[in-house]
Amino acid sequence: MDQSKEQRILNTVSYNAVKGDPESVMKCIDKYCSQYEWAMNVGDEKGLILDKIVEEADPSVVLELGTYCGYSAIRIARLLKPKARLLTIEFNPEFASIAKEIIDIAGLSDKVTILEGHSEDIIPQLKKKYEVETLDFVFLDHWKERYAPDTVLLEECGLLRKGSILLADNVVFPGAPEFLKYVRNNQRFECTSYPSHLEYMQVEDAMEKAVYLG
Ligand SMILES: O=c1[nH]cnc2c(O)cc(-c3ccc(F)cc3)cc12
Ligand SMILES: [Mg+2]
Repeated sequence: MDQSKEQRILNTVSYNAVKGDPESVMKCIDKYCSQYEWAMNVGDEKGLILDKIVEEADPSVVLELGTYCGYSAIRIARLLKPKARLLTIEFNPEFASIAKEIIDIAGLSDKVTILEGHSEDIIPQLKKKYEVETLDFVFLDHWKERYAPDTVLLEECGLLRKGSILLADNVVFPGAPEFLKYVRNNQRFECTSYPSHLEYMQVEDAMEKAVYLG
């Protein structure tokens, strides 16, 4: 059985990246996915916007929805202070196992926990099972149809506090219109749009930041 694209991404990281060096893992994935096979990593253009927002927030507890190969988990975790941690939810078992290996190569396994399953099933478990009080930062990068319902679920589960930051990828392409409508018309959120481009392409995309006002 021939390998999957995600397995080929792991191969190139494992062969070319410097072990324990997150930046070299990111560069390796971006190089491979821009030159050989497109893949849905947040990429280096939107990644720079993500970096700035994470650095400004300096979060202690981060939730990511949609791990894929672990690129954005590495991008975020490399910026976190020593005790801070990132929980990332992935429903595809193959992606979860590949991400685990790539995050390990980056040397960030002690900061990142991959939770395998559907976001709607895991979010209600975060407080009791994963000892989360509230979330400082949430990166939404999973299935666009789940952005809005998962945002409602996070609030219902008491996981958002005054100042919690939601950052959503792909709000222009493939698009998350219901999510934009929900947060932009909701007084409990302060929204900012960050225009950019689809990873490795010249297609317009954007990220949306929604700060929870409590
Ligand atoms: O499904 C996605 N999850 C998370 N991020 C994505 C992402 O950044 C891009 C895309 C995507 C982009 C172009 C296309 F033609 C088809 C799919 C999907 C996801
Ligand atoms: Mg994305």
